[in-house]
Amino acid sequence: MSKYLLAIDQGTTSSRAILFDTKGNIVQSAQQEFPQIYPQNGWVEHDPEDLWSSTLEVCQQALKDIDVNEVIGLGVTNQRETTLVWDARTGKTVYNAIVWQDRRTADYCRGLQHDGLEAMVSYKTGLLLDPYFSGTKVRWILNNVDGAREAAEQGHLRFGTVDSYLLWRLTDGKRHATDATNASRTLLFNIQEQCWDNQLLNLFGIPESMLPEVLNSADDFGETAEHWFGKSLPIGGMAGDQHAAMFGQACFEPGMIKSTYGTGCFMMVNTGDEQLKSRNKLLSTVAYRLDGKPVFALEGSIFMAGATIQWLRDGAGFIEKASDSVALAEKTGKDQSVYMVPAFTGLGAPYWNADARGAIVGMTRDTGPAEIVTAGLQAIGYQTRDLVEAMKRDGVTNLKGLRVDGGMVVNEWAVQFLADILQVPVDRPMITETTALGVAFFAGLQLGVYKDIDEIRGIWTQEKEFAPSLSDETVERLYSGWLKAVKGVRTITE
Ligand SMILES: Nc1ncnc2c1ncn2[C@@H]1O[C@H](COP(=O)(O)OP(=O)(O)O)[C@@H](O)[C@H]1O
Ligand SMILES: O=P(O)(O)OC[C@H](O)CO
Repeated sequence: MSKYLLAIDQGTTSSRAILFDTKGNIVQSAQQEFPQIYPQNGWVEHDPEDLWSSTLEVCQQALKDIDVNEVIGLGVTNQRETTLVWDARTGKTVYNAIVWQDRRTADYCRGLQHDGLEAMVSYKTGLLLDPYFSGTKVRWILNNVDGAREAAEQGHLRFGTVDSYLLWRLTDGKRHATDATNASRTLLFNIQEQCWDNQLLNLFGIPESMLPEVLNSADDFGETAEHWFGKSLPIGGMAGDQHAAMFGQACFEPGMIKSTYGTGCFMMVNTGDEQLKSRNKLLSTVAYRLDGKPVFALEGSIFMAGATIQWLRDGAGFIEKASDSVALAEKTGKDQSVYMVPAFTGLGAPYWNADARGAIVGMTRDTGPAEIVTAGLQAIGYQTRDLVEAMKRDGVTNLKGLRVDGGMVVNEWAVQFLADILQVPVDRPMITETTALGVAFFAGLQLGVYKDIDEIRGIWTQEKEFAPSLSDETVERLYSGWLKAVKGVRTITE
């Protein structure tokens, strides 16, 4: 009897494959890093062959000791927005993958903002006019790669985010498709109408023939070619990584929030069938789409979460390993007056200030590494509170706790501070690989393993709840100190 679901998680720095049993337990996993390419200041690329070969190898490793007949099927989740263009005649990409972090189209985006187009683009897509998203990256490739525009206009080129590209490779060029969550990050997809938008395609000069078919997150994405894994496997799920994490955290009710703490932090709140329009620079996005029905979310991202701890370790040299931060924070205590604003690469949501830079404020003669490391951990809680406050201002009034995941949530001091500063319980699940788990759930729904999302809700298991423990007065005093520190940073750079 078939027992396993394979999840591919193609991320920014590594590719992973995780084999789950149908109860959501991890049976096998494999991971491989690949090189980052920085051709110029602000540019970030990946070699498409690295994305493909690392993905294929981790899948083969995860399946090594398994009878492939026991694998029910697979799902693909991915770093979002990263843009690839390839020639359908040869299957060859015409340029490297342009990564979501790449800023090369910043001037073009500023020009469009200057022309007053942001309101129209935001209204249709839920996004901001920012180089982060795929649309302006596709345009850059068509305008800068010799012969690309002509080939595109003759109908030979295909565009895809990483999910589409991997699907194309896995199916030997038989399928060119994406799911609604990935489409919702391109700046080309009208999230209200759930279709590619002609006005946006004309604005960016992108021929419609380049675009993938948009399917549900659980859908029939075709089958892998037989030669990759010794047998064709059905592909039943696809979703952007943060969306898959939300599904893996079983955040199915409006008001439920998931927050993933890795290098940065991505937070999403389920807003149900209502697509809220943010007035606070949060993104409005498709959380997931099942049977043609989109569920929406508001999203906020913080650039430096675990990366702050990396800086405290590698940049400042205050700690030898990330886990040393806990002993220092315990020594310092939560009620302290040193604040660190980790705007090393600007400030993300809800500020979106690219020019802001980091600061440590509130130091006294007895301040030392312990207080600064503590401030670094606390900054993650304060920034999360900024996002929650923005969500509330945007009309999300039914917030129901917070489910956390990502590599940083092993740090119990930081997670407890999160519960304290948000004044809501924070839940850590048994399986913190929620991104991969989420896409395994999508595949399982499509392939008949799970009847419906109620069955999946029953699989999600809490490992630990962190309850708020500080008084209202202390929380408000600490948080108002943070707001002053951020204001100072913004005043210097604005
Ligand atoms: N004990 C810890 N305390 C604080 N941060 C930690 C701890 N362990 C790992 N981290 C942070 O978690 C991050 C890695 O998480 P991960 O989810 O693997 O990130 P990503 O997927 O973005 O590469 C690193 O930035 C690291 O600094
Ligand atoms: O690959 P990750 O985990 O850094 O996630 C990248 C995000 O999807 C970018 O939007």
